[in-house]
Amino acid sequence: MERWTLREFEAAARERLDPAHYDYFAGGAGDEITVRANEAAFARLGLLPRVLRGAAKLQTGVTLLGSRAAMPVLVAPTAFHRLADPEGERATARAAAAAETIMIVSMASTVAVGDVAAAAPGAELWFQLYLQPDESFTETVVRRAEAAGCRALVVTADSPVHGRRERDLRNGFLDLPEHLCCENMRDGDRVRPIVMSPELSWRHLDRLREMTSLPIVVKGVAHPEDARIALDHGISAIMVSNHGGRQLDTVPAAVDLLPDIVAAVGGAVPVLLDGGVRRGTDVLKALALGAAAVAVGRPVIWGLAAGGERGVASVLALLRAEVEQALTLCGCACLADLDAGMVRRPC
Ligand SMILES: Cc1cc2nc3c(=O)[nH]c(=O)nc-3n(C[C@H](O)[C@H](O)[C@H](O)COP(=O)(O)O)c2cc1C
Ligand SMILES: CC(C)CC(=O)C(=O)O
Repeated sequence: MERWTLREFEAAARERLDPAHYDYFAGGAGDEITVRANEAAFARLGLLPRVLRGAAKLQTGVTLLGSRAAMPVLVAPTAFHRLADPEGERATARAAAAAETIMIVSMASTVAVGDVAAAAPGAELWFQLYLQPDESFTETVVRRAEAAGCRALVVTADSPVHGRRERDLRNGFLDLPEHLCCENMRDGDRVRPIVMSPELSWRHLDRLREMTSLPIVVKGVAHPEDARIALDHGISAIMVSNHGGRQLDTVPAAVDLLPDIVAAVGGAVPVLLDGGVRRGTDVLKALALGAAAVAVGRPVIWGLAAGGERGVASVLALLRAEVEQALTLCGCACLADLDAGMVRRPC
């Protein structure tokens, strides 16, 4: 069946997935106020198109930290892809490579990052990291990501503890089924749990900076002051994110956080955003407000569950086609033609 919108992919995924797994992917923390806000905030913003600008030749490519993407839509790091498809992250990476975009491999992937890279030659991979209180194990994981050819590390900073995911509590979904595990966490003949620790601080990030020459992106920045502090710690990019509403509930929508963070960063490093991006027009709004690119989390999972590698490829192709069409309708030839004056905030 042909699917015309991301919503149709979600409906197909929901039909195929174990209901507890669907809830894990779809759900968020607490009352899921932030989950809903992320999408609703995009819907509330309007786009003001420009006309008759002779913008014939479209250009949607971006270069981020030395990695090239054919469109400003990246694959956000999401855990447990083998719950959605037996090929899991291998399938996602192949589809990202075919779409010529960057996949941020989760530390909680169910295929080891080296195997993901091997399955998708030519894929541009970044690696998402939860800094571990045991820094020698953090280093082990960093070396795995480097050896796999990942071109940046994305440190998730919004998770000093796990969010309160009430769907998971109700469903008793607390761990992966026995045949799956977080493959990057192997340590000899055991698999370590991913530790979330409130003790982590910028000092840990400084030590990561000394550990690797890869560019470091801080993911999960919501407060402009933290964006400023990140710059003092030699960060290469900032990712505005509320973790898709899965950590602290009632954090404002990601796109509503964006302008203040862009202002705080003042162009020093690229600002990325994820949370609630479901349409090409959402991508344009984020870029017009100063994001260098966006990332999508759940839409990729819906594609994977609905149709494996082909499903993810279709989701990414759909987003690219929507970006191109919306850009043309906005009278823009390239992403740099977008500016904040083209976004109408609600009165
Ligand atoms: C099922 C699921 C698993 C996730 N796993 C991770 C993860 O392992 N690491 C991480 O930094 N963020 C994780 N995230 C958050 C995403 O990277 C991203 O911030 C969020 O999904 C963006 O919102 P969206 O789903 O509305 O696009 C996860 C999100 C979902 C939905
Ligand atoms: C394994 C989890 C920590 C992955 C995650 O970040 C999430 O489910 O949002």
